[in-house]
Parts: sequence; structure tokens; C-alpha cells
Amino acid sequence: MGEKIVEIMDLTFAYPDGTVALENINLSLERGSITALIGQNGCGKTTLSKLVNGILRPTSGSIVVGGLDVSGGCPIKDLVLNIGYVFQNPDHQLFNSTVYDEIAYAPRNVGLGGEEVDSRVREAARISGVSESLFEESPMLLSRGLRQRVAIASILSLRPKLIIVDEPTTGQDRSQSLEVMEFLKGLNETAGNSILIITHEMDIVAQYASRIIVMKRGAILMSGTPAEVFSRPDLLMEGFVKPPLATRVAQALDPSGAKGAVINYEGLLSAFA
Ligand SMILES: Nc1ncnc2c1ncn2[C@@H]1O[C@H](COP(=O)(O)OP(=O)(O)OP(=O)(O)O)[C@@H](O)[C@H]1O
Repeated sequence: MGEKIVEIMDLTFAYPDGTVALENINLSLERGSITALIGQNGCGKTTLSKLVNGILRPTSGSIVVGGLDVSGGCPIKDLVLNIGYVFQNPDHQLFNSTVYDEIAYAPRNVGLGGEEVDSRVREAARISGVSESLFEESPMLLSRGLRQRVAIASILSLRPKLIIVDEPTTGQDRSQSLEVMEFLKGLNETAGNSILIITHEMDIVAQYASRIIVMKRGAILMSGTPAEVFSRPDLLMEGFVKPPLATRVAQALDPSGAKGAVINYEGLLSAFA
């Protein structure tokens, strides 16, 4: 087993109104992995990601990210240097008047000096595909795709070990979704960031995640590779999760599963050609 970036032990969380959103979660994520967190609405994905990010504190149990105990009230500076959270809608994240200031905001805020900030801004912009010619533009006037890249650059300028991305493809068409996911995959491969994605898009999960965690009513229903998870239609049905279309077609044609797990169209063609 590889090194862990996240280790969650006996985690339970209840909101102040008494709603128990998570109960007795035990989970670890490998460093350098792309993990997808899936499950029907209200199963606890966002709550879990906010706990990993340190925005919420566990009712009981512990969470360690990159060696940092985020459940015990560690300093905000340590949290933001270790974990980046990219919101579903980039407009909830962007508030500075220029692209440069947006990307520089977090490193300045944790007290880094001018030259260090400048080199981090340029590095984050380059990795995120944000041209320096846009530095003096207002983020609000950019296209949605570019706004999302600026939002990611503003996280990368802190060089976090773990990036949590909440529904990165919501409201985007297929080609835009693939562009975002290719970008995140490139980031994972070149910069080595561990990535945790919350999503409802099973084709995306099958194509990009190295591991899937399926949640049901505040608990982990199962976890494994896409092939392992999508070859359990019984458990998926229990969690109200619909596998990718290619998987459903394969399962209809081969209910015994003798031809092995199919998670995408290439697999479907090679299994039934
Ligand atoms: N601020 C809150 N106060 C009380 N209960 C909450 C609060 N936020 C979420 N919940 C409840 O906690 C549970 C988990 O919600 P959560 O938003 O984590 O689910 P989710 O899987 O992210 O859902 P979705 O896919 O719809 O975003 C649900 O029962 C929800 O109603």
C-alpha cells in the first residue's frame, strides 16, 4: 500500500440541529491518487469534504491530512497550505479586481513575501493555463472556463498537497467537462497533487478516478477501483447509484458478468465485438 494523504478514523459528525450527517467513517486516500466521492443527494459528500478541509470539526473521531491533524483545531494557515477547496461555482470564490491579485491573495494572506508571492502566482498561472496577459483583467469578465482556471490557480498558489473539487463539471457541456477533467488529470500527473472529486457524473468517474468511494446515508457503502465498484450492480442499486451507460449495457447483455467489468465504451466494444 502507498503513502496516505488522508486518514479518517471513527468519524462521526452531527450538525447543530442534531442531524447526524456522518456516522463512524473509516477511510484513507492514497497520496497522488484521484478519488471520486459519489452517492445520492444528501448522503454526506459535501459534509465529509468540509470536514477534510477543516471547515467543519468532527463531533467525534479524527482526520489527518498530510500528517496534519485537521480535526483538532490546527491553525488556519496550516490548513490552507495543505488543502485547497475548489468551489462548484468559481464565482463563489473570485472576489479580487484583477486576475493577478486573485491568484496572489492566499499566499499574501499567509504572510509570504513579495518575490515569493510573485513566483508562486506565475507558477500557478502557468500550471492552470492562465496567460500572464490576463493578469490585469477582472476575473469576472473572463469566460466560465477561464474563471474556473483562475479559481484553481488561486488554490495552487499555496501549493496544497490535497485539492478537493466540488462538482467540477456541473452546468458544463460534455466537451467543457472533459477539458476540466483533463486539466485536473494533468495536474495530478505533473504536479503530483492528490485530488478528491465530488461528482454525480459516472462516465467522468469511470474515466478519471483511480478509486471510487460510494456513500449512503452518512456511511461508506463500498470503495474500490472503477471496475470493482461498477461490477457490483446490487450494492450500487442499494446506494441509488446508476453506473455508466456502457456498464449498464454490458450488464444487460451479460448478466452473469462472465465477460468481466465494463466501465466505458472501449471496454464494451472489446468485450462484445
Ligand atoms: N447546515 C446543515 N444543517 C443541518 N443539516 C444539514 C446541513 N447541511 C447538510 N445537512 C444535512 O446533512 C446530510 C448530508 O448533506 P450533504 O450536503 O453533506 O450531502 P451531499 O451528499 O453533499 O448532497 P448533494 O449531492 O445534494 O450535494 C443531509 O441530510 C443534509 O440535509
